[in-house]
Amino acid sequence: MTLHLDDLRTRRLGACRYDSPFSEVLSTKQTSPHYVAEGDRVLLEDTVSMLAGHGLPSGQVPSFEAAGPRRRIYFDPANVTAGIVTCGGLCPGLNNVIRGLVQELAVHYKVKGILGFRNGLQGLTAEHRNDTIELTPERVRDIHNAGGTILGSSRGGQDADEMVDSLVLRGINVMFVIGGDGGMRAATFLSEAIRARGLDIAVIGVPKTIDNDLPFTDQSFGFQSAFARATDFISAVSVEAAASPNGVGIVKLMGRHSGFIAAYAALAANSSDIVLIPEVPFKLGGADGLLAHVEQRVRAKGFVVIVLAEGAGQDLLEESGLPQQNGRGTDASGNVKLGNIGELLKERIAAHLSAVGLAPTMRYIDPSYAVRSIAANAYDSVYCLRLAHAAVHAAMAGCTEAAVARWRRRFVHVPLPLMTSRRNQVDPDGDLWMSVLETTCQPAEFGPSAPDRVRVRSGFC
Ligand SMILES: Nc1ncnc2c1ncn2[C@@H]1O[C@H](COP(=O)(O)OP(=O)(O)OP(=O)(O)O)[C@@H](O)[C@H]1O
Ligand SMILES: O=P(O)(O)OC[C@H]1O[C@](O)(CO)[C@@H](O)[C@@H]1O
Ligand SMILES: [Mg+2]
Repeated sequence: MTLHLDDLRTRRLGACRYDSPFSEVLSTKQTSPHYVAEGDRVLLEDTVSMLAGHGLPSGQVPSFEAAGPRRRIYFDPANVTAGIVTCGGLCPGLNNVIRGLVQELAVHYKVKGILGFRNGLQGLTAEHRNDTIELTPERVRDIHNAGGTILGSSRGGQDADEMVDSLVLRGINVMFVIGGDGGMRAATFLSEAIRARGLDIAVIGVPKTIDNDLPFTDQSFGFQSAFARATDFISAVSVEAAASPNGVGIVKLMGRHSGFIAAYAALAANSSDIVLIPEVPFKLGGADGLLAHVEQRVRAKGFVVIVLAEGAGQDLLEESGLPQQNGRGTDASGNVKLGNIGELLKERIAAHLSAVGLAPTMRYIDPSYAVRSIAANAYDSVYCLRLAHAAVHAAMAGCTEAAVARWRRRFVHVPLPLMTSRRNQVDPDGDLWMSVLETTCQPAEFGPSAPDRVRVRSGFC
């Protein structure tokens, strides 16, 4: 998908008629390596060849609007009531974003009314629209020290017009939606319903997902905290496997369609022999299949450590026809329910090693929720706070139908529809996966190459 400059422009509710509380401090700021001045933009692409590929003058190449405070704003803060909602799966840092939004709104913009809607977007339905939490700096003072979200979250579909009715009835004119691809999709539909009714309500998305499966952001918040915690479990299972005869350590991590947590955690722990992710199919049998490689590692070093994303190998479950392990249907939001590839691998590896006289000691950990429910680490705490500041500045300036994100280290506004235009996944031909292959010494492919792929020499070791 080739993006043009106009594809990256965000909508404005109208002219900015009010001085912002930052107008004086901003009056002398210029763009620098560490600041983007108002009116300047952030390039979408960051290599000379990719920029040249557009064949356009520099002012016409695709670029994002920079996030940050504006000298003049659209809303009179005295007339603003803000709403906040968190939706989808938990992720470290949700409370940090809520806290940052409330602080920035109340302390700097002097916004008096901030409502937290409960348990995801169902909190905006007629049944729950009055069950809100009054959010103040005092109420959110320490929430960043806990995982999860004080507002609660949920899955499931809600009617956009019913949700807009709730915003109107509660007097909300600035709405922050903290969510993943589903939440961003919902924010897009909410914005479209608001626009269709000609309402003066700004909707700003704060992209969230432990899977890091959202595009147009360097990494989603909470991802670093999550893979750091996942590393602990890889280390634990490595200790267990190394201390056992023919030890087989398997850690299954979250990652429905994107294997970033598995890839980064494996690189961080640097003790894995095999990483399996949804983006790279693998075969179990055959001379160059996974089972043969597991056997080779156990024979070579006495144990093997495998890091597995939950969405890997789903095709094998179908092939195996194991009904008890095949995913069935979808969750309340329409996300596919995964089959348990971890259980299949455990069974097949144990059977294979036993059959070749290497009676295995199996050590299997699935720490998914123990990882997702933690508080944000220091890195993500800062990231969440800065995303929240950017979200408030955007909304108060009348920006709407946009998400705030960090792109190439700069905070930017991304048109909401782009946030769900594609899924961010590990590129099997990219540098991240190359690092994984270099670290694990696993072959680039397990089993016969897919017909559309050129077979590369097996691994880097
Ligand atoms: N296709 C859709 N159209 C409109 N709204 C949607 C859609 N999909 C999801 N939503 C809304 O977004 C909410 C969250 O979606 P979902 O449960 O898929 O989690 P998510 O936001 O993708 O987060 P995560 O991926 O981190 O779990 C849902 O409860 C629903 O209100
Ligand atoms: O929260 P639930 O319904 O258990 O869904 C778990 C899924 O949510 C995520 O945490 C985020 O999408 C996925 O990694 C995981 O597969
Ligand atoms: Mg999602």
